[in-house]
Amino acid sequence: MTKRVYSASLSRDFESSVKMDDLSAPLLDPREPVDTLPLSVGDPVVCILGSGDFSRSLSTRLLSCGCRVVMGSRDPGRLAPDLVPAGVELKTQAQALEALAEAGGSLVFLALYPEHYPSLLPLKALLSGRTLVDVSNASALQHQGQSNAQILAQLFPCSSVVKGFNGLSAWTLLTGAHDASRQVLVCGDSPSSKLAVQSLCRRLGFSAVDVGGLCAARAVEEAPLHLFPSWRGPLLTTTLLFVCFYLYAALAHVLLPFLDRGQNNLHHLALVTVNQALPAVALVTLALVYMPGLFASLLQLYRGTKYRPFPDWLDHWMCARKQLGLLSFLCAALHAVYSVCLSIRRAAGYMILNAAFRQVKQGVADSWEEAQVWRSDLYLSSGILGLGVLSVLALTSLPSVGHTLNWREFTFVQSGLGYLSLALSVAHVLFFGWDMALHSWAYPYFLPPLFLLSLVLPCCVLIGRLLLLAPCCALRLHKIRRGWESSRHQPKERAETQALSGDVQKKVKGSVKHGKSLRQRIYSSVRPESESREWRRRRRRRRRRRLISLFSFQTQGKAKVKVVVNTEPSPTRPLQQHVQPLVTSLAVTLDWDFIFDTGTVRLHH
Ligand SMILES: NC(=O)C1=CN([C@@H]2O[C@H](COP(=O)(O)OP(=O)(O)OC[C@H]3O[C@@H](n4cnc5c(N)ncnc54)[C@H](OP(=O)(O)O)[C@@H]3O)[C@@H](O)[C@H]2O)C=CC1
Ligand SMILES: [Fe+3]
Repeated sequence: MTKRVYSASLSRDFESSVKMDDLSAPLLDPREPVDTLPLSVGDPVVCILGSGDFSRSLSTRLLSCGCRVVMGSRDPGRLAPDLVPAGVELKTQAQALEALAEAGGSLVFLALYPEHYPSLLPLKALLSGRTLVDVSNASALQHQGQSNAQILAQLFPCSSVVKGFNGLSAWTLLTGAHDASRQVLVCGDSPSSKLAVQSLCRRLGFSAVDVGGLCAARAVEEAPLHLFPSWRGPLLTTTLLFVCFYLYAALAHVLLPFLDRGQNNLHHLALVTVNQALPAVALVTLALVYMPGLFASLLQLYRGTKYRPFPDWLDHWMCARKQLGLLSFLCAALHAVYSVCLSIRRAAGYMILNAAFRQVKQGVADSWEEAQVWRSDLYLSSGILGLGVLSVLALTSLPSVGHTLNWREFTFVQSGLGYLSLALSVAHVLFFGWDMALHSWAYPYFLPPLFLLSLVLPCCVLIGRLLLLAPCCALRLHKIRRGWESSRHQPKERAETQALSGDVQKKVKGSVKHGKSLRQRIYSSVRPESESREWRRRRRRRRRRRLISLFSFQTQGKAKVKVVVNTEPSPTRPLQQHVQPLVTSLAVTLDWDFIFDTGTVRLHH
C-alpha cells in the first residue's frame, strides 16, 4: 500500500517536471520499470469458439496456467466427453459468450477456419465489446489483399480484433514452450486488447512480440507458411552443381567406356560417382561463399567509395553465403563418410585381391611406393584438417554460437578460417590429383578430370584474395572501408553537375569527363560562347590581372572547396558581374556557406 502511494507521488512529480521542462525530461521515467507488462495478470476467464484440435490444445494449456476456460461449440452434444479436457466448460456458442460476460471476461479465441467466421454473425451482439483473437493462418502466400483478421474486423466492427497465436501449433501448445525463444507475434489496432493478449501470452509461458496494427496481420498470417525462403537459392545452386558434376562423372567413367569398349562400370553410379561429385560440389560451393566478398572488394576499389550500393544480384549472393557454407559443409561431411565406406564395400575387397594376384603372378614381392604413400597421407591429412576447420565455420554460423562471439572474433572465424579451409580443401584436391593432370590417360575422350574442373573457381578466389592482400590494394581498401572516397566519386561532383542547369551543366559535365580541375570547370562554365574571343584575350592577360582565384583542397577524404572571387576594381567589370551571381548561385545550390564582404565573395565547404 505504502509502495503504491509512494509511486503515485513519484509519478505526479514526474508529470509536473515534464510540464515544466519538456525538453530536459527523459524519454522514459527512470523510476518506472521499462517492461510494464504484468507477469501474472491476464484474463482469468477465456472463451474459445470452436472445439477442434487448436481449441482443445489451447484450453489444456490455459487450464494448466490457472485460467477458467469456456468452450463454445455449435453442437456440444456431438463431442465425445473424453475429447474435451477435464475442467473445460463446454457449452453452445451463445451460452459460452454469456458465461464469459457474467464472469467479466473479454477474451474470445476464434479457433475456427476463417471461412466460418460469417457463421458467428448471429452472435454479433454478444461479441460486441469483446476482444476477438484471430488464430487463423493464411491459406496461401499472396502478399496482397485483406488478411483474415481484417475481414473479421469488418464483420464485427463493435469488437476489437487481435491477431496472434497462429504461429503456435496445437502440438506446441500441448507440450509447452521449452525455451524462452517461443515467440508469439501479436498485432491489433486496440492497444488495451493487444496488451490483454500479450499478458495472456506471458502467462502461458510464451514471449509476445508486438508487430503493430492490424495492417500487419497478413505478414503474421503468412509467417508460418514460409518454407525456408533464404535456402531456396543456395539449395538450387548446390543441387544444380551436384547434378552437373554427377552427370559429367557418369559420362566420363561409366557411359563412354560402356559405349566404347563395353566396359561395365554401372555399379559406380551408386557410390563412386556420387563420391566424385560430392567433393567437387563442396569445393565449388565453398568458393562461392567467398566470391561475392571478392567482387564487393573489387567493386569498392573500382568505385573508390563504399557508399554506393551493390547491385541486387551481389546483395542477394552475399545474403546467401551462410547457407552456401552450410551446404558446402554438408557435402564435405558426406564425402568424408562416403570415402571411409569406399574401403569396406565388397568391390574394394575384390579389387585388392585381384591386384595381389596380379602382383604374385608378376613376382613382385614388395609393392611399396614411397611417393604414393606421401601422396595419400598428405591427401588425407589436408582433407581431415579442411573438414575440421569447415566444421568450426558451420558451428559458428549457428545463431546460438555466433551470438557468443564479438564482431572481430566472428569475422576472424568466418573470413580467416574460411579461407584456410578453402586453401586446405584445394590442397586436398591437389594431393589427390598429384601428377595425374600431366598424363594423357587422365583425359579419357578428351574430357578433363573432374578434380581439375572443380579447382578452377577455388583457385581464382584464392588468387584474387592474394592479389587483394597486396599493399596497393589492401591499403586503399582499408581507407575506403574507413569512409575515404576517391575524388572521382565524391558527392560534390555529382551535386555540382546536378546543381547547374542548361548550357552550364553541359559544359561542367563535359569538363568532368575530361578530368578538368574545378577551377577550369568554373572558368568554362562562366564563359559565354559569344565572348570566347574576348576570353582568350583576357586569359593571356590573366597573370597580370587575376580576375578569379579558385582553390580546391581535400582533407581526410572529404572534399572541401574554397572559392574566392576578387571583385576589386578592374577593367573587366562586365565579366565580374557575370561571374559573381553565378558563383553565388552555385554556392547556394551546393549548400556551401559563403560570405559576401566588401567586394569579395568567399566560399567555404
Ligand atoms: N491445428 C493447429 O495446429 C493450428 C490451427 N490454427 C488455426 O486454428 C483454426 C482452427 O484449426 P483446427 O482446430 O486445427 O481446426 P479443426 O477442424 O480441428 O476445428 C475447427 C472447428 O471449427 C468449427 N467448425 C467447423 N465447421 C464449421 C462451420 N461450418 N461453421 C462454424 N464452425 C465450424 C468446429 O467446431 P464446432 O463443431 O465445435 O463448432 C471445428 O471443431 C484454423 O483457423 C487454423 O488455421 C492455427 C495454428 C495451429
Ligand atoms: Fe576427398
